[in-house]
Amino acid sequence: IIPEGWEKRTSRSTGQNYYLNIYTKESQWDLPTEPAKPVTGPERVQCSHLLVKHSGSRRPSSWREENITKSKEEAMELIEGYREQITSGQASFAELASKVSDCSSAARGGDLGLFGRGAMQKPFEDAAFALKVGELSGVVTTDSGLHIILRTV
Ligand SMILES: N=C(N)NCCC[C@H](NC(=O)[C@@H]1CCC/C1=C\[C@H](COP(=O)(O)O)NC(=O)[C@@H](N)Cc1ccccc1)C(N)=O
Repeated sequence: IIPEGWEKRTSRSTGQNYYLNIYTKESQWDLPTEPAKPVTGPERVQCSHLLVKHSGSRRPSSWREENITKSKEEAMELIEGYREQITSGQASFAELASKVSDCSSAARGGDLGLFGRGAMQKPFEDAAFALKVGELSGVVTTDSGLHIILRTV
């Protein structure tokens, strides 16, 4: 029998059976001998973020722009371009966030400091706590606008 917390899968390429840890998503060929434990993830994380607000943001104003009128679609185009600049190495996260982020944390390169669950809006929290240290999120939507999140600690 398969211990608790593991699922039997079949490899698409080889047709061989393997076992998936439903908590860590790690997989292994051999039948597991121990049950898999639910992982709760880190208590607190430290992240930097780059926020692009739009006309539908809960507060369409920032240090950069008194009255933000761009559409959500335009904001999406912009933030995808910023993410590309970072992943291609053209700009550093902190440098770009300090220039273009619509959050007051821009003054600190986007750094939000350490936070636990319950501090940030849920979509932001879920994305942040799913990141590994050093990992950059995709575009995350909250009532504030569109974010890309870098987990630093
Ligand atoms: N460290 C905390 N606990 N500070 C309170 C966070 C409140 C939280 N904020 C959010 O979830 C989003 C994601 C990150 C930033 C943010 C929103 C806004 C910008 O959006 P807007 O509110 O105009 O819609 N920036 C902030 O809040 C800033 N004080 C974040 C910050 C800035 C400098 C230093 C530390 C933290 C919420 N529950 O609304």
